[in-house]
Amino acid sequence: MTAFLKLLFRNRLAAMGAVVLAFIVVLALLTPILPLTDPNITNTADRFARPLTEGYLLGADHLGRDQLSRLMWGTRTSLAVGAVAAFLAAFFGSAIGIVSGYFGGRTDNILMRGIDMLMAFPYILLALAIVAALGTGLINALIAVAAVNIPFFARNIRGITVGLAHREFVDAARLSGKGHVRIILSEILPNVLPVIVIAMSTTVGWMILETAGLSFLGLGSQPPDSDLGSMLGQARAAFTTNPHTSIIPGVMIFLIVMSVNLLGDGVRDALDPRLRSGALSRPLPVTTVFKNRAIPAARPEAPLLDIQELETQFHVGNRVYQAVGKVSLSVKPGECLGIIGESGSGKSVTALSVTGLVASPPGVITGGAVRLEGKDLLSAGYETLRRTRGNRIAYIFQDPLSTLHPLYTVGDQLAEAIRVHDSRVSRTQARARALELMTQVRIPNPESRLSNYPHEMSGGMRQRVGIAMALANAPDIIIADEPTTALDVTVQAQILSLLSDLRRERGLAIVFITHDFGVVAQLCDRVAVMYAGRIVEEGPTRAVLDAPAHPYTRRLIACVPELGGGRRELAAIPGLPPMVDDLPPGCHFAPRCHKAAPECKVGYIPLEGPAPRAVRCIHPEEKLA
Ligand SMILES: Nc1ncnc2c1ncn2[C@@H]1O[C@H](COP(=O)(O)OP(=O)(O)OP(=O)(O)O)[C@@H](O)[C@H]1O
Repeated sequence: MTAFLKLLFRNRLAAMGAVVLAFIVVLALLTPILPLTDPNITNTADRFARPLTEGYLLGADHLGRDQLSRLMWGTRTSLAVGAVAAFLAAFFGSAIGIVSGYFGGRTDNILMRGIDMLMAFPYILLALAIVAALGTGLINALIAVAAVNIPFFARNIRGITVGLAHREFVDAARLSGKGHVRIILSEILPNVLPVIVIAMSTTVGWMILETAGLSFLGLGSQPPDSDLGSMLGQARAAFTTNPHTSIIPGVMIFLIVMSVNLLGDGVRDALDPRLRSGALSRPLPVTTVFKNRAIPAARPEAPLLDIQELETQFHVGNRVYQAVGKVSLSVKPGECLGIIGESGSGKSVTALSVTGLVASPPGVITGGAVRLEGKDLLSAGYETLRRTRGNRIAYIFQDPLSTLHPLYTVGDQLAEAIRVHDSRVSRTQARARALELMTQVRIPNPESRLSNYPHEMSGGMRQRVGIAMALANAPDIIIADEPTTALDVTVQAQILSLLSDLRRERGLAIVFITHDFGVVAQLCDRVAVMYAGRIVEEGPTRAVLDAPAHPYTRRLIACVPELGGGRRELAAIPGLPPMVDDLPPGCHFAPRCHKAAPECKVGYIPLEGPAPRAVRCIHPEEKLA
């Protein structure tokens, strides 16, 4: 709750809205005990008394009634009606939306066509028709306003429920024997509740305005009672001669609606974790790079890809997440470098930083250099990076279903990947090349598969399309981020051998990110082990696997079950990796390490050792000769 309030009040406009609204609500609540005159006592001698005249702080209306008192009572009524109408609309609209989206089929059809019919009328006409049918009066105006807003909630909530109704956790609840009502209450409702609250907070303002509109037309509150709308309506005739009678309720309506809307927007932003972290804000085309960062000098031998002391952070509010801390890696043509480490160790962020693909905000590259054949990509402009992405450095991601566009055929997507980097290639040529690529990645019946949509292919096939797309422009380097994690072992083996062949045939350099030591052993020449954003050990694959020097590497290897190795206890690593916004000094692994000594927990421990091996440890498991 405190975190929510902190976030809410960081938004200055929302804070302003909250203060103004709180002030108005407190005044409205205190109205019955404030020393105000009766709002309905008329005094024709004081008709249209000006504000600040004796006994009338805000003047009097056309019947000589005290404007201040009427304003306070009217505000109280308008606020109550707006809030109740919003609650009713949210309750009935959300119930219709949930039932419709959850059951689907005929239920959905009947309910939604009913909602469509409601939406087909201009809302004010519909409200007028409802009031005409029920009779004038504040309660009937409230019912009319709530009714015309039901479709807004029903449509919104139905859309979200449709997306949830077939998710695995709902299926799991069904399998566990829960009935529909329990599933709706325990699985669906908690997921849609934040959206209902957000929609309500942004619609209360409309409801107040709409009720005021009906009262203004004489259909809402009836004399002698009044709300802000009826005060405005009664003052209409005297607008030019005695404007204060209209301006005062008008300003109050403006203040209430503005403050409710500003607060509603703030609540929405603070409740949505994606908005909070910046994940929904539109990322820049290139990760922000600190201009005054430390840029290490280029190495004389200039490998194909040279990452030097790369530092990438996420700036979320006041917190700084150090996802990648001074990582240095290099790859030669035709070489395969494996990056291995626990989940969250910074492997993907390192890979995405290479071509500025880390979402910014909140990502920022704060240090280091990434050189492709000696030229620093981090200092390059957007055009250079755009030409490099997919053309010289290509990516294969873990889940091709989320990286392939669901509405285009794979053939079109492959052709697009080719033509985006070379507009001279005609459509027919691009299609022929797409066919060639599909054959190369060994997709059966490549010709007919070209016109498949991603959902029509199996996971392994989609992954091959991902590889074909990465190969489309004959890149020099492929960065493969756990491309085989979601695949079964036979498909995994096929894909690994495919990558291996491509490496041999084309001299392709591969950076292979994985959790799997088996994959590393099969494919990689060298391996770098990452922990909490740093490389803790690196060296030729065989040497590292045979004699791991860092206690973390050793324990990571010990976690891997061995086929045919007999029954043995799998040694899980105790504890959890540290939070990257609160990294311990010294060795980040020390709190989980059985060899940790006091000197491991202070200062900076360098990555060192006789090339090509290196380890970041004061007490390594193996002395590197
Ligand atoms: N938008 C973000 N805001 C804050 N922290 C983030 C964000 N994106 C990533 N991180 C943090 O950066 C760190 C590195 O994440 P990264 O995705 O590189 O891990 P990984 O090693 O690739 O993990 P996995 O194997 O699960 O893919 C993690 O601690 C993660 O929580």
